[in-house]
Amino acid sequence: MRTVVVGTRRSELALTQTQWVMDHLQPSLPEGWELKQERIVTKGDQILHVTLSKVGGKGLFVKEIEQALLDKRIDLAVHSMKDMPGQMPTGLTMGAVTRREDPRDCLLSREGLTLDQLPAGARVGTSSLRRQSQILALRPDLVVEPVRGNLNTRYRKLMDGQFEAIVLAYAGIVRMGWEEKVTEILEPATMLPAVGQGALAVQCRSDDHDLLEYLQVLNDPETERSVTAERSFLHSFDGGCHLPIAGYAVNRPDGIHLRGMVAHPSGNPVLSAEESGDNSREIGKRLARRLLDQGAGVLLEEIRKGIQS
Ligand SMILES: NCc1[nH]cc(CCC(=O)O)c1CC(=O)O
Repeated sequence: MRTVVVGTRRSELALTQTQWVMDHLQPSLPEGWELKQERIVTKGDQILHVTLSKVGGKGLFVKEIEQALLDKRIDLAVHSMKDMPGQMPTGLTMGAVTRREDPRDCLLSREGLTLDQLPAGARVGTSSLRRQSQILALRPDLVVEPVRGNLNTRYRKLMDGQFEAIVLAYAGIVRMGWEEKVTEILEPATMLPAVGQGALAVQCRSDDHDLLEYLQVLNDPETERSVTAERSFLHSFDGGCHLPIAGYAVNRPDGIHLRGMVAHPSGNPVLSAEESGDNSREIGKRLARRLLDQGAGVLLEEIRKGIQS
């Protein structure tokens, strides 16, 4: 007999993701085990008036949930992979990486326009330097403005007229059932996705062997290989998560193919390269080295100074 407490943030997206994991785990749990949901309000959910990168970045959402796991207030947590910091605290582990949902980004425009069709000067809401740099590389005449808050809040701000368009992860849209709100799906060739985008990380304590065994049903080895390559690439640069860095890997019969990008927030320059092979971690590191050879290190140093000031 055991009650497994599943911690989740209370945003609609977080609740949907957590419910998906619970629904897929339930049938393979042994007799007498049950899952119980516990909602947690993180600091990142409360502080909405400042730029996220100034208060500790996306890691903020994850940290408090991790503390709850370490304190045994919860036993299991579900995170968007792209919000996961490179290092996990001692005592915690990623028990499963779920099969990746559509990794692409998409555009939601109030007037139903595509990125090409937006008029000069149109305001596009995104707080992601990765999205900003790629939008401006294509359309330097657009105005990118920050937008915070969960998906519902961002969509309301678009409809209120604060922006002509916003860019979101299509995976989140699918999980919310919002497909009909999307004006354009952006292909990786024009908008390379964030590292881990579309996958979920299922986290628990490293010594919870019984639970770890049952979590295996959720693990998708192909997604795990891709995401491992992408994360190895990202974490080869320090403080990667708030920087304009993108990475996207696909599994092909001849191995893993990883494409990476490092850009200036202005959209110029945009550096990109590809690597392929069989060892996810090695591919990630090789790709980072390639981009450093193209000048990514100097570019990122300039950007870090800009963020701090
Ligand atoms: N940065 C917030 C965030 N973290 C995960 C998703 C949803 C998509 C995913 O699982 O990658 C989103 C929203 C977005 O970027 O539009």
